[in-house]
Amino acid sequence: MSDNKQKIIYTHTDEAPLLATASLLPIIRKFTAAADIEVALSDISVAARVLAEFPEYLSQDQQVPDNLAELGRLTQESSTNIIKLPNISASVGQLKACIKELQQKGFAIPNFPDDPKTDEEKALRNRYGKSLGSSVNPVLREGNSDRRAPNAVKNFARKHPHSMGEWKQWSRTHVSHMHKGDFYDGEQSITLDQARTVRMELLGDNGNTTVLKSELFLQDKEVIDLMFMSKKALCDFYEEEMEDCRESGVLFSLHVKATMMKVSHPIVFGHAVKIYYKDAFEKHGAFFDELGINVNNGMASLYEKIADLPASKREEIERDLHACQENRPRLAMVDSAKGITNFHSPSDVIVDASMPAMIRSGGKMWGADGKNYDCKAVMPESTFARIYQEMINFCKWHGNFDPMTMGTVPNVGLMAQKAEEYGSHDKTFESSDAGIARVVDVKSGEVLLEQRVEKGDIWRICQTKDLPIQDWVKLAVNRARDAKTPVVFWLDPYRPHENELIKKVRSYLKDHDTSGLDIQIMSQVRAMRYTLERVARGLDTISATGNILRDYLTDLFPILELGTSAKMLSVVPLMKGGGLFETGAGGSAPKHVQQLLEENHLRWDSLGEFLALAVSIKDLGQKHNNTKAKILAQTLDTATERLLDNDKSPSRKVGEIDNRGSHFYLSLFWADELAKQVEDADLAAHFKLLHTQLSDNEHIIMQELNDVQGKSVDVGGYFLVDPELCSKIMRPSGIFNSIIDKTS
Ligand SMILES: NC(=O)C1=CN([C@@H]2O[C@H](COP(=O)(O)OP(=O)(O)OC[C@H]3O[C@@H](n4cnc5c(N)ncnc54)[C@H](OP(=O)(O)O)[C@@H]3O)[C@@H](O)[C@H]2O)C=CC1
Ligand SMILES: O=C(O)CCC(=O)C(=O)O
Ligand SMILES: [Mg+2]
Repeated sequence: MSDNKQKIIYTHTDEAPLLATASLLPIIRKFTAAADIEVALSDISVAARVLAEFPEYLSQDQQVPDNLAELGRLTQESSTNIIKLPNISASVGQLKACIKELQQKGFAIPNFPDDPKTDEEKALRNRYGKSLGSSVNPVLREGNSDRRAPNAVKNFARKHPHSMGEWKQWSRTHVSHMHKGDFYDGEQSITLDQARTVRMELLGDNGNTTVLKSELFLQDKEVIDLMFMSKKALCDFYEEEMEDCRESGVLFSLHVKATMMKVSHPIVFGHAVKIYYKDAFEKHGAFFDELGINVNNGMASLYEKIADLPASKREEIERDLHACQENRPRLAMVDSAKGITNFHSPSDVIVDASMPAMIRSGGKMWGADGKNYDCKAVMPESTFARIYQEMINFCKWHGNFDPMTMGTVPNVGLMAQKAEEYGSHDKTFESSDAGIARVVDVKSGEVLLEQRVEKGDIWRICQTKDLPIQDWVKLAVNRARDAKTPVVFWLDPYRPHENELIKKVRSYLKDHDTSGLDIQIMSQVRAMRYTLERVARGLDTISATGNILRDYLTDLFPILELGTSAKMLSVVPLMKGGGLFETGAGGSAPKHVQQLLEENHLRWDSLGEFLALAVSIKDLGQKHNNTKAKILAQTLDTATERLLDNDKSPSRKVGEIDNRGSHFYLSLFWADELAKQVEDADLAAHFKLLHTQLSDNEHIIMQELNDVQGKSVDVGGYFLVDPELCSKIMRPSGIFNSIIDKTS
């Protein structure tokens, strides 16, 4: 932002957070206007991103700007202040559903090419690829991550503990991962001695050299890793684990992160499906190829493609698929009532949230009969899977954690500038031939890294730039001092990449005053054990981790401690001085949308938005020395605490307070706190009036908000909602609206 206006950019995203925004944003604007802060809305929903990609297919009035690119640019400016709500990281199925909805609404965008063959189709597939998977967060995350449960939230959870399942010592639930042939097994890592331009190529055994990336610019002191996953080892692993699972009778469940690992994990997922239904794929594989079926997108896409076949052919295929199930283990279900299994879609079971949910419930997942069973949690890649087994071991021995007494585990995560695996998808390839995969210096021809791969193996390079590592170490030291809490860097010296990081962490720690601080480096399994021993004794420990463990741990501990990661404070201090304030650490809760549409009750808790808003306003207050903003931020935090103490968070049940009611109480308490403060008399007078109006009408407003519940509603779309309909549904109290919308 070149002008000096005090501005917050609030993101318009998808699903439940989008619905909540329709109710919350007018309230936020009412309050921030009093401190001369403008709150601009930036639409980065999956629908808006798709439309921004295809202007030439749209009429002028249908075209939309590329807001994500603009926000990405703004992350480089020190005055930037963005509140980022969770957004859909779309699977192929979700993207196709979004395209279909937009086409039905008169946007003449092209169909998604399932099986691109011509150059034109491939170019189209690449353009749509930009909206696939996790494509928003990596653009905005130009800083490292600081996620924690604020004291008020932690105290609330201690007073009002959520339910926890019971862990039995004889539980048969366990984690299975590969022991050889996975990314961990053969990883190589180096720190660059100078800036270099490299290419990635495959030297085929057949004599052909395929250049897969002709120019990749690497910085001095950057860490790069080369690793591969053997298709054969993966398929053998699945075969063994499925057989073990069938014999032992526990549920088979696969936990991947196909959204963020958007190239490798759909392939890893697809192999599991093909091994499970091996006989059917042997018999019908060629026909499936003809139909353009790609089970990397889940069984949902297979069923969709065979739906139009003549009944006899379709039934034959269905019979063959069912016959496979007879000889395979029972699958964990996503929705047992609708018969949706773990193999339905690769983005239905997302490891960061799915493993904690399973551990919270005592190691159980749903079977097809709607009952809970022990399970085999399959996470093929061993690198990080072992932390979950360590936690399971702990729970089996000690029982599940007690939210009333357990300590907290905040995280400082290395994620800036697409660090590590989560930034690797444009450098990940499924090998077309056997040969040598290598990274070569373009200028000198020097081979920096090389690995032998076979056809079908997945190979990739990951990058971690040096400045983000320095910033991460600084953030960890600052957090240790501010929170007076020990920090553990979860780094494994036996893993080449992490060994490079250990050298840097040791060196950069010397740049800071660490006197009196407890900072240790431990391998992941030891770090988990150490942290859990402390958690169980009510002690807090900051985890400083790489990007994947950041993702895993910031769902794992919050889900156990608070019941959901939506209640986390999630700050990304941007390296160029701006602030990105994420709301919570969780997703966009599609099930909540379903409940709203069926019952007009939105159980989405905007606590993450409240917490992010307070730090965002505080940041503006400090940067612009805006006293009113500082008061707004302080009072918002107190109002949020009151909201928790007075039990005004959304209930899950129709007819009770929902998201909209909790927004009313936030404004009531916030106005009250502003009216009561004595630092700024103008603000106090202004908000005294608002508070009186709100409190005088509390009963009738809550009545109006609750009366609309219980009936189905329509917001005019899923990916592209009708803003007027949405606003009407999310702001159903005429009196509340007139108080909020009054300009004064
Ligand atoms: N930062 C981001 O942008 C992120 C985006 N995602 C995206 O979100 C989508 C869904 O992700 P998934 O991991 O399946 O599920 P979610 O994290 O959206 O939700 C899992 C469950 O957590 C509970 N929950 C989450 N947020 C809230 C909240 N604010 N208030 C109350 N309860 C909450 C809900 O439980 P219950 O249903 O029992 O109420 C929900 O069903 C995907 O498209 C995914 O890619 C995921 C993670 C982060
Ligand atoms: O970007 C995404 O798809 C998910 C992000 C996420 O899960 C996280 O940052 O915790
Ligand atoms: Mg996550």
